[in-house]
Amino acid sequence: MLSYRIGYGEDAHRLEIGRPLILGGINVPQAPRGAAAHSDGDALLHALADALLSGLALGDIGQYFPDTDPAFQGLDSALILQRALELVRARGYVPANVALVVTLDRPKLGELRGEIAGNVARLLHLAPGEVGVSFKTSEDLASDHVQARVTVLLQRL
Ligand SMILES: Nc1ccn([C@@H]2O[C@H](COP(=O)(O)O)[C@@H](O)[C@H]2O)c(=O)n1
Ligand SMILES: C[C@@]1(CO)OP(=O)(O)OP(=O)(O)OC[C@H]1O
Repeated sequence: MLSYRIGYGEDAHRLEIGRPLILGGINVPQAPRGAAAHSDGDALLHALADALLSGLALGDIGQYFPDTDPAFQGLDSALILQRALELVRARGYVPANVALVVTLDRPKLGELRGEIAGNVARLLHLAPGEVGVSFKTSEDLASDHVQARVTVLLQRL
């Protein structure tokens, strides 16, 4: 019998001059500010990892990667995602499709849509058509941080 679970995750990071802006594992060129964070600050991969975990009630990434642990300073968020995916797979589930939303006023991200979707698909072992990527501005209501929201459908193997 087919069995499905829905997961949802979100994340936000303050934007600071002198930090890189990384979204979905892709470095955003010409970003005037990047994410202040303990790790590499990839809000999109953090929201995605939390979405995977939430679908099976496995907690959130802060439990597995506490921001008080110096070992995780500058951590590549792809490793966080990989760990979340392993936990999901260990329970017999895989992602079927994901929907990703990034809210950021500047810079425009449209030209990076394919690259971000392709990298997320690669990290999740999904076909590119299973990864939807949307960008939104906050209409200048929240210009000092980057936000990400993700839903995922998990399918039992
Ligand atoms: N950082 C961003 C934010 C938005 N876009 C694209 O702009 C269009 C309008 O966005 P609104 O939030 O004003 O509705 C939409 O097509 C977004 O994809 C972007 O490229 N980069
Ligand atoms: C990833 C971790 C750990 O390095 O830190 P941050 O990069 O600050 O990210 P956040 O999304 O605030 O929380 C998860 C943390 O535990």
